[in-house]
Amino acid sequence: MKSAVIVFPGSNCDRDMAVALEQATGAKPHMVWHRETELPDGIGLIALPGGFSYGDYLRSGAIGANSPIMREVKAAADRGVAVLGVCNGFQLLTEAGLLPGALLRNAGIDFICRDVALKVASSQTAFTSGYQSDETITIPVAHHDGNYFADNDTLDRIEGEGHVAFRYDESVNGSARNIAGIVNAAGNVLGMMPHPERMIEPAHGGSDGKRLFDGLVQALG
Ligand SMILES: NC(=O)CC[C@H](N)C(=O)O
Repeated sequence: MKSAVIVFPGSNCDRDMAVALEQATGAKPHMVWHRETELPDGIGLIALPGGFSYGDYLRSGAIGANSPIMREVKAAADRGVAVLGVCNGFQLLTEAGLLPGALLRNAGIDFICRDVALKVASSQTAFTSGYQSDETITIPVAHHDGNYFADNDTLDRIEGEGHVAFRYDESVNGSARNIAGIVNAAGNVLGMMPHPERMIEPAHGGSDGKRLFDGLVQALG
């Protein structure tokens, strides 16, 4: 499968994401600079990587969400192409309106960088098909703006419709209902603050992240 990683000024997880995608898909992803106005033909999976696009100025992801390539990312998402946003990628997706809610400053203000235990809230998405529902997995986080916020009606809706993909096992950053990752209504866009691409080989301390990429590629066929 052909995949693409969108690279913004300040992305710093783009190469890790590329390694994870190459392992899972068997082909190097296309690295697409954010100022491009077209995606390569036939892309089946788009990744928005972690980092500090535009130095997190204004709000994390707010400026990058208006980069030219994001028009194409939105159009691709509307056509059903899978879009995976990790950390700053999740922030970009909420700022771009592809996912509901917002990522606020962590409740404790500090930057948090450590492994966290996550509950797989639903294995009924392409992104979580490599897991069992309610399974606990370990994936690292590294962020200062990971505190997921949405109004109560939105939270009730995304929970009720099974769009919460991952929850923190304990309060990590103040996120509403411990939400760590969500999918859109169509199920083809996932945003998550933890970094699966940082848990794909024994040297990382585990492979729970690899299971996301392998499950996703299998589900997409
Ligand atoms: N690792 C990351 O993607 C960092 C995300 C973001 N800029 C934050 O610190 O909240």
